[in-house]
Amino acid sequence: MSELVIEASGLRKEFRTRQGLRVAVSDLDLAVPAGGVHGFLGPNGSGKTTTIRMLLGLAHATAGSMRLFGEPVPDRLPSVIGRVGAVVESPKFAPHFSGRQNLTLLARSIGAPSSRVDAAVETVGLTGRDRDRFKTYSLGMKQRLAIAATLLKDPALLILDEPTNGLDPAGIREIRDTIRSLGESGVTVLLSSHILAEVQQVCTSATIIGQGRMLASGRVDDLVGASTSYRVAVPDPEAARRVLDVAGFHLTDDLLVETDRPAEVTQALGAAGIWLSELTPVRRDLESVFLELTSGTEMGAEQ
Ligand SMILES: Nc1ncnc2c1ncn2[C@@H]1O[C@H](COP(=O)(O)OP(=O)(O)OP(=O)(O)O)[C@@H](O)[C@H]1O
Repeated sequence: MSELVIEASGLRKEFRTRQGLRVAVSDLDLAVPAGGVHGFLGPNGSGKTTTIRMLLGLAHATAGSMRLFGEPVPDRLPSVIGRVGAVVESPKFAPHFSGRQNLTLLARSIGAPSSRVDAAVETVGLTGRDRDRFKTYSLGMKQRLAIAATLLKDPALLILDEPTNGLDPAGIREIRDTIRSLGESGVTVLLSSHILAEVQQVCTSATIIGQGRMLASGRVDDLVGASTSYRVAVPDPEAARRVLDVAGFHLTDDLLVETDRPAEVTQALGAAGIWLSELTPVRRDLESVFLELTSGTEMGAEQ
């Protein structure tokens, strides 16, 4: 089993509101292995930001335990926070300074060598635009500069909370490419998002939460699962349905058969003189897994 960079167990966060007690995170377990991009996926209000804030010592957990790099947090947070970069809210940059000037100032303030500025600019793909004023940047470029700022201290763990919020498709792609290359460079990235495509395209593993609870976790390939559905194209679906029923299969109204024995579907239909024009495996995507798991979990639970 690989080393875990983030661990949380039985994590809980309650907020007292005028409406009563709001449970934002409830008995949440989280295990993020070292290396690669781990998706932290959940509908709006499911507790992602609250969890991240607790991990970073920005919010106090009501119950549960957390570890970063094996160290208990918040108690030992000071010993590991230097290895963690996070973009949780939009950081403030000086609008009249260039991206590079902003990064240089930041590097000085945290005692990072100026060579890190070049490396960070290159990693996030801002080379060529780094000497332009911040205020002329697109939202995607601003977000990439925010990621570059966190890279100045050469973090081993990068936590990004909804980094593509408010971006257009081109901006989303820019950030996605940046995150992918960071994951490939050996940094562990925790990417919180409610955008399925984002997670499916860049993440190796993911945790899905709903109403503050962990619903599923593992490698994206395992979460999606092997294809067990086949779309059947036949001239007479009703006749095919009857034949398949007798053979112990079920043909849905969408002409799908759920099975791991597609050859037997072909055989049963062929034996009855029904010739398939198509038998297509239908791969479940993360979206369908997500929707199945999180249906009806949009809101934080009021208790
Ligand atoms: N300071 C607070 N006081 C009261 N309730 C809060 C507070 N912060 C968060 N919540 C509630 O906790 C729940 C979880 O919120 P959180 O922001 O963690 O969700 P999220 O998954 O990050 O959502 P989003 O995708 O919309 O950012 C929500 O119901 C939210 O309204």
